[in-house]
Amino acid sequence: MPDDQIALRLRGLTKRFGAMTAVDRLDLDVPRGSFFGLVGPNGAGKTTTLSMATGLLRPDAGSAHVLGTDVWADPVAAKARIGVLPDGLRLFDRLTGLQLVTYAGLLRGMERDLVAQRVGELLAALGLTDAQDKLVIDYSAGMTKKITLACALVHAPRLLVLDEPFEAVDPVSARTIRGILEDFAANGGTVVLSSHVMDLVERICSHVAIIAGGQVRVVGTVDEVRGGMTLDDRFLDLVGGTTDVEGLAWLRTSSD
Ligand SMILES: Nc1ncnc2c1ncn2[C@@H]1O[C@H](COP(=O)(O)OP(=O)(O)OP(=O)(O)O)[C@@H](O)[C@H]1O
Repeated sequence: MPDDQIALRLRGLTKRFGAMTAVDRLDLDVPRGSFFGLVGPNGAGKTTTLSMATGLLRPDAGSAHVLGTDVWADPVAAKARIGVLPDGLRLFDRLTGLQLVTYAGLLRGMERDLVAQRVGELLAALGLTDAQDKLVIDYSAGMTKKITLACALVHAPRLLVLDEPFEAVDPVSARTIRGILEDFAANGGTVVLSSHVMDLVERICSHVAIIAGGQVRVVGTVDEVRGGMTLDDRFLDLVGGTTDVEGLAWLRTSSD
């Protein structure tokens, strides 16, 4: 695929933690305008990959390019184009929701008036206007997810990287978030998200990569990867479901 069609290009990305290789020479091309799902078992290396791709964790080897800009050689230019919803990153949660998103916009060098306008619109779109003066530390998990998403969107990035964006989010808010993301992708933005929920990925993503053992095992459009099966079956087929419930006989109520 030509370079100008690629929103995120990862080449030979590698990260070791001690003796353990979490991400192992991983290659991935995310086409522009795609809604790209990253799935994989626990510990597969998804979060580590996304952290390296977005300038949050320095790779031991390999490269990440966002719309042609090298994330690690030119982080300021690359990060201006990326919005990130990290998993479990500490927030400045002693700020109110309004203050937190405003701060995110000002940090990006935006004009105060523009920030105020966009923050108002984002909070309204995400149903957070009533909670805007509450401290983020007092938000529920789903509200926290939504306010973090607002922080990721405020500077109008071209690439959105979202770690588990629908986790802890209620169905109404999930639909709102999905609408915002679909609109974003339909207008030339690119969304990369990680999720464990296969039918969600199957429904909303155009492309998917299955990651296991720190490498991409299969990648393509959702239909290509599914190959006539459900994504869930394809995933289990590829990654292997090794559940040994036999060993848990003591959990069976019948053994009373
Ligand atoms: N800071 C760290 N120090 C040591 N090991 C780490 C660190 N971060 C991740 N790992 C290890 O790297 C591997 C990949 O972790 P990662 O969080 O990238 O997986 P994941 O695919 O996002 O998993 P999950 O689906 O459970 O969120 C795991 O074995 C994990 O224990």
